[in-house]
Amino acid sequence: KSIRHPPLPPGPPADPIIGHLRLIPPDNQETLFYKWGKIYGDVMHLDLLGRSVIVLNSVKAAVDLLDKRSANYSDRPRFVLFDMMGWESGMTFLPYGRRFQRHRRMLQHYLTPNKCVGYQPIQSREARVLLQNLLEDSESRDAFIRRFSTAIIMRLAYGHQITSDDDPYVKIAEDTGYALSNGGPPGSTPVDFFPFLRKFPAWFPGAYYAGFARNNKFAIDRLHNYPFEEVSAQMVRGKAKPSFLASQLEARIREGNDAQNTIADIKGAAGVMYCAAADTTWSTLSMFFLAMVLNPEHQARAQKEIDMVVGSGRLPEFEDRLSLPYVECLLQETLRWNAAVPLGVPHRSLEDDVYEGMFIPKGSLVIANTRGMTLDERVYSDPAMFNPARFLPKPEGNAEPHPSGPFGFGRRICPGRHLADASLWIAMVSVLATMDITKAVDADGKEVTPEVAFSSGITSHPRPYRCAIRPRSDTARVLIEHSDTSDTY
Ligand code: HEM
Repeated sequence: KSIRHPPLPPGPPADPIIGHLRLIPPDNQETLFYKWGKIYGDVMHLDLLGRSVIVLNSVKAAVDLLDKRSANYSDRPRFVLFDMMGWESGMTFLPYGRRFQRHRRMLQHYLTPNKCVGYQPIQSREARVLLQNLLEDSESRDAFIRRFSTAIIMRLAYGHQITSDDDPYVKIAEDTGYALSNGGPPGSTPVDFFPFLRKFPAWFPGAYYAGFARNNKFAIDRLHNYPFEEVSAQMVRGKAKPSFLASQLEARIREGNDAQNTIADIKGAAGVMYCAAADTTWSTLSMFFLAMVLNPEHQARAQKEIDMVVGSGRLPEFEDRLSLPYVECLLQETLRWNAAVPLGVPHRSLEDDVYEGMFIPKGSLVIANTRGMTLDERVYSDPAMFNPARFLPKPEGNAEPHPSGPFGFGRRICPGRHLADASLWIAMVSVLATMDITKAVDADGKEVTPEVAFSSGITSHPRPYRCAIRPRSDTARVLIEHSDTSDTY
């Protein structure tokens, strides 16, 4: 007998059979979802070849479903393309279940707020290295912030310290970053809908991404195997530095036959930690520099605050954080202004559900539209504008809430968020304390205003842009040159 369900959430008119497929652009889907959200509401339904996609456009809807009903909304869709690339043991793509919970436990234990305090010396050191690098060659900003983001996680994941630009680990980070950010939106490329396309050559219409996955698999294989072999060899020689990988391999030896995590699990967990951290942190820092070039008044205000609290005789330290409320707002505004992961990572529902009178079928792909949430005019005044003061209490600011979407929701919320937050803070505050970020000047002496445009993929990066970065004073220059970059971790 047929069961009558409440209606599906609203959505745009669909074509027969293929549903909304033709309407969904391959790139920057968040922009379209944001526009549609204004027409169809906070919970939207799309039909992609008979598969239900639910787009959540408000924090409330995301919290109500992904947080409060997390038992039902913590699965992931099948990421055919990412599996093809070799990510099948990566936690981000694991279906909800025992294996996922084991992976989650491994990472969460390593990344608790308390443990992250212990990692601060690594972050402070890397921030100083970043300043020295920027002082030497500010044109290579992009490479240096990538190196900052990569160095921290590499140290934690594998105990490896980057010493040169042709370090094989740096190459691995670049190659996997490329594969992740150019592989199209997660779970929604043609291969994800038509798994048979993976067998076709790349020139076959719709099979482009399958070819891309095949061509980039080497990078993910290397990510999993190279550090594992290095760290295993160091362990044999008794020379392994403390790291996530070493601690998991030691636990496996200790647990002997009772060990639950396989080598593939451990390689996958370390690999995903590395990639999820490096690319997102880098992208957010790139947003920060972009925001600073375009908003000199906010830069100046943060610098003034730092000068008052820290002075010019030393670099900022984590202990200063609570005394720097405007820098805090600036960090939050960077996360909000253009979230680095604009559509999060899709969740999937396990059972039929009803929300506010709307039917959400079992197996729906559920997308938290972070971009839509951070640009929500009901929550944020003039949302496209970069304005850190919006978070300050009234009357100074507008008492608007910190963004809650950029790290995702529910049982899938980013396990690296405490680490990321500290990395971003120390990098931003160190740069603001000592450097001025301004528009670059072209060959004709004209200022170049960078375009606010982004790449499309799980993480969205600002398109390459130039800016000028100079020490704020001779004192700042000397401070940077003489800062201690010895390894104290
Ligand atoms: C600014 C930096 C970062 C941003 C914006 C970010 C954002 C996100 C988002 C949006 C998700 C998806 C959450 C969901 O499905 O609801 C996620 C998942 C994840 N993140 Fe992060 N992240 C950042 C840094 C990090 C770092 C530093 C690590 C590791 C040390 C990390 C590890 C992970 C992992 C393993 C997942 C998958 C979780 C799962 O599937 O259960 N991330 N992150």
